Amino acid sequence: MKRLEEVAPAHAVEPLARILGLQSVDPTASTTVRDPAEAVGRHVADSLSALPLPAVRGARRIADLGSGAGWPGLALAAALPDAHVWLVESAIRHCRYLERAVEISELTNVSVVHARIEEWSGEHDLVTARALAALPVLVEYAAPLLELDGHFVAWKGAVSEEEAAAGALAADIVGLELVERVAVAPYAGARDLALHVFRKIAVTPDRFPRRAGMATKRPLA
Ligand SMILES: C[S@@+](CC[C@H](N)C(=O)[O-])C[C@H]1O[C@@H](n2cnc3c(N)ncnc32)[C@H](O)[C@@H]1O
Repeated sequence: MKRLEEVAPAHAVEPLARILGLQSVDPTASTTVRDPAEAVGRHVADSLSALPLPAVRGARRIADLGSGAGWPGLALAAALPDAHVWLVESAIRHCRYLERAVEISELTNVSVVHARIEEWSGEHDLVTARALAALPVLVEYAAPLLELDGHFVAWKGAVSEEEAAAGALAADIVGLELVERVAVAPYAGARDLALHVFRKIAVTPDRFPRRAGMATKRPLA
């Protein structure tokens, strides 16, 4: 297993170590991976596998959707001190945990947002999501929150051809296009993980975001 120092930039090590410490003892942390040594790979390295992407490294306003225990948003905030990260989470219990994690980390570039994604607004140059929903739902969530030319990165496990095709159709409807799919292997034994990178190429139609719940109830494709 890798150490934090091997997967995170030097300035991010201390804040991330504090967060991993909290996550290992706080029962409200929304994860099954509590052992800090294992979490280095499963959460931190996985989150930071996107850092080589220029759209991520250069981002300044990042919205992390469905943050749960805070991954990838907290790791990106620690690694990118010039960026501000909004952690958007609808479950109040998870938001309270996230607030504790932000406080203990002493990161000053993170805000916890207690809201449903579809009911929140803002213009970002990067939107991220991990373990949240199928691609057609994700692109519908992300598009209204992006400025033109902004990017959406989805951390995904294996994606069926059907989901990929539906994701491309939905992306077209909301003004996004798939730029690349980057296979990643952030920890030993990682399988079928990839970053799906979309760019906003057209204005998202006014009818988005749809009413809360519609994206999952009646997906665009
Ligand atoms: C499976 S967890 C993933 C958490 C984290 N991104 C990770 O990879 O560890 C998904 C989270 O998204 C939140 N969520 C689901 N739908 C949401 C919505 N429409 N708006 C805001 N949060 C949502 C859930 O409450 C949950 O905490």
